Amino acid sequence: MSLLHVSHVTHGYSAFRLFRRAKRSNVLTDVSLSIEPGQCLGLLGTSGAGKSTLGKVILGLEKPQQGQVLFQGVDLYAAHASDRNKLRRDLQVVFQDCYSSVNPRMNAEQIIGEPLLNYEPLSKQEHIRRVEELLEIVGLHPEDRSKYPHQFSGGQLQRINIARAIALKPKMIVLDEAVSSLDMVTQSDILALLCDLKTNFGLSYLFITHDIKAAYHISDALAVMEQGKLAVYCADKEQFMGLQHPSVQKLVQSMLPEHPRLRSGRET
Ligand SMILES: Nc1ncnc2c1ncn2[C@@H]1O[C@H](COP(=O)(O)OP(=O)(O)OP(=O)(O)O)[C@@H](O)[C@H]1O
Repeated sequence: MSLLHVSHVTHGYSAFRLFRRAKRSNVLTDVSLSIEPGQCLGLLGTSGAGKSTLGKVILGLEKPQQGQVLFQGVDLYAAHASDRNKLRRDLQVVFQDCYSSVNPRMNAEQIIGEPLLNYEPLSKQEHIRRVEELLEIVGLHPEDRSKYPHQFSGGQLQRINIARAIALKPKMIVLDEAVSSLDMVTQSDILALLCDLKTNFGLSYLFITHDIKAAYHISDALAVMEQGKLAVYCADKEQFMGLQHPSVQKLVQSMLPEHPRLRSGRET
């Protein structure tokens, strides 16, 4: 059984029109895909293709007009509130904007510990130990727990967001442009961390991005969305690179070295 199965999802947002009936235009049309345990699906596509909307539908934040989202075999939108609550702890998210994802008045311990307080109340000592352990897992220091968001760099703060996302040992994380706002070096460090977490904890990811290089690095399977439809899906990222589909060709072209000398293969 797939960990996540999205089946024929169609969705649109209401457009408010004065003196007329609200009209919905489709942002997602008949989208179906699956993610297996321990698998990362890289979801590519141009701006406005519907990637984040699909992410929200999968997270249970945007009820689709049509179709189903099965997580661990349970229909996310038909499940009883208590079952949905249980599913939520197994399904976490990390967004692009690491600063707006945290409350600036909370310190790292409060940010990372928040899901623990909600789902896994521990003694004060155990709570602190768990937060310190999570900080170490994401490559920060235990003593960082008393620091506030403004005292961290963007990359460090994204590590805090990742620590919060893994606090409840979820099965899957939706990474919505999670490395896109970071510089190249920090991006590659965070990608390496995400790869390690995936291996060590058997995590599955939906990795939403514009960046084929980042998607290729972390993903097992790759897909491309175009105007709300899943235009390409390939379970093997190596095969994906050889596909003749125009969107794939464009993405592959964008991976070529930018310097003309490197592009022509001449190193002189
Ligand atoms: N809350 C909303 N209300 C109305 N329209 C929305 C809303 N959120 C997104 N849209 C519209 O839905 C379409 C798809 O947006 P979405 O953010 O899902 O695309 P995307 O592929 O993630 O784009 P990007 O890569 O730029 O984030 C866009 O036309 C967008 O304007």
